[in-house]
Amino acid sequence: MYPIMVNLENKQVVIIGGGKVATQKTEKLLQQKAKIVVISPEITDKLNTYAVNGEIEWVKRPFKEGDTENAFLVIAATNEHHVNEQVKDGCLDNQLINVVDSPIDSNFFNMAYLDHGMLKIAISTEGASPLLAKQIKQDIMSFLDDSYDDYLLFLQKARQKIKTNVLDEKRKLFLLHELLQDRFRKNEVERELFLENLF
Ligand SMILES: C[C@@]1(CC(=O)O)C2=NC(=C\c3[nH]c(c(CCC(=O)O)c3CC(=O)O)Cc3[nH]c(c(CC(=O)O)c3CCC(=O)O)/C=C3\N/C(=C\2)[C@@H](CCC(=O)O)[C@]3(C)CC(=O)O)/[C@H]1CCC(=O)O
Ligand SMILES: NC(=O)c1ccc[n+]([C@@H]2O[C@H](COP(=O)([O-])OP(=O)(O)OC[C@H]3O[C@@H](n4cnc5c(N)ncnc54)[C@H](O)[C@@H]3O)[C@@H](O)[C@H]2O)c1
Repeated sequence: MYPIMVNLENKQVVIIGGGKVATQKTEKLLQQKAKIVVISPEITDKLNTYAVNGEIEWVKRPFKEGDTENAFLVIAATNEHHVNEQVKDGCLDNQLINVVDSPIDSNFFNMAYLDHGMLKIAISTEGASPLLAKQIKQDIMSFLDDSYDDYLLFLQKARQKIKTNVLDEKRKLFLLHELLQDRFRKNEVERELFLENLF
């Protein structure tokens, strides 16, 4: 399995089923600004609120063939295994499909992840133990703090400046490594001084 970051903004995501798992997946996908369609005869109160607010589209009926035709990404999340299999069988090879009760029928898994501004840390156990993925996420969370958010903005800015202005490759690499010193993460004044004195 090959981990990548996917931009889901305005991409159509079709979720079949509207229970607890569908709700959990929807919450995370909404943060990615995906266009979510939930197809299910019944949905949770939370999903209903999203539908009423126009944040998702709810198609109130059971799954039928052709429902996933225009989807970029599909999640089969009913509590009926045979329905989830039908959903998977209706997908094309080039569609992303996650079957929540059958890893072997999925061509991608969701990962436990931390999101600190531009810093993303994702963990996968390839389905062996979602709980271990969650525990490792919590362990990492305990030593990460908000300082990384501003620090990464600084790193991005400094790196662009160095890339455009420093032609000597050795000096460029030296400066890029310099930026990783902890004092820059912890201290805004150090960051400003570095940028001011760069050229
Ligand atoms: C990332 C996250 C969800 C997300 O955000 O999407 C996620 N599972 C999470 C939590 C979680 N899931 C389950 C429990 C209860 C404890 C337990 O059963 O162990 C808990 C714990 C909890 O909820 O606290 C039950 C469960 N999960 C799957 C099955 C089916 C099966 O194993 O066959 C069953 C059994 C259903 C049953 O038996 O009834 C399958 C998958 N779950 C995955 C992802 C993929 C592999 C991830 C990996 O291994 O790294 C994969 C393969 C497919 C997928 O869903 O993509 C989230 C991470 C935590 C976080 O982020 O905090
Ligand atoms: N992958 C994961 O992270 C994970 C985690 C926990 C559980 N699971 C598994 O996910 C499955 C769903 O669990 P849940 O707790 O959300 O179940 P649930 O009972 O809360 O919800 C099931 C939903 O499916 C809908 N549904 C049933 N038949 C349908 C059909 N023909 N067409 C469309 N929708 C239909 C129901 O209306 C309901 O909204 C279970 O098999 C469970 O074992 C997966």
